[in-house]
Amino acid sequence: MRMDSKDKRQTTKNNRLIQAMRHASAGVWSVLRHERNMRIHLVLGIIAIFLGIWLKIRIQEWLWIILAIFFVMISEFANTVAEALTDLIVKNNYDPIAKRIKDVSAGSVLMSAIFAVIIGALIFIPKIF
Ligand SMILES: Nc1ncnc2c1ncn2[C@@H]1O[C@H](COP(=O)(O)OP(=O)(O)OP(=O)(O)O)[C@@H](O)[C@H]1O
Repeated sequence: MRMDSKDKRQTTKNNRLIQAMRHASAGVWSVLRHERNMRIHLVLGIIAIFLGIWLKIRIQEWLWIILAIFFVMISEFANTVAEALTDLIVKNNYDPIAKRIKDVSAGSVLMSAIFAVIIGALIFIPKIF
């Protein structure tokens, strides 16, 4: 069944690229609005960009910083998906598998944040001191 792009209860494929982009942007906005950790990652990412501009880092260094910023954010998106799917399945019931899914997913965000801290330290610390 075809649905109008303005239909809020659409469950069919996006017919046009602009429609797909609109839904994807709504997804990004929803994570930014509802996930406190994502806002923290965003603020830290913006600080890293300002530091990079201030310390005049080289293009190779920018590539690592940008990779680290996107890596952390994409991990947070994946974590949000895992949490939402888990909640959709188990609702509010305690389930040891749900716990494992959420803990492992949060662990992937932690690993990506550690990666970002290492990259930031390797690039910024020698330039600051
Ligand atoms: N349905 C459940 N069954 C068992 N354990 C759960 C369940 N829901 C959450 N938990 C446990 O509670 C912890 C916190 O759950 P929550 O859904 O708030 O994740 P969070 O990582 O704190 O979320 P956010 O990323 O939004 O801060 C999970 O890491 C998990 O250990």
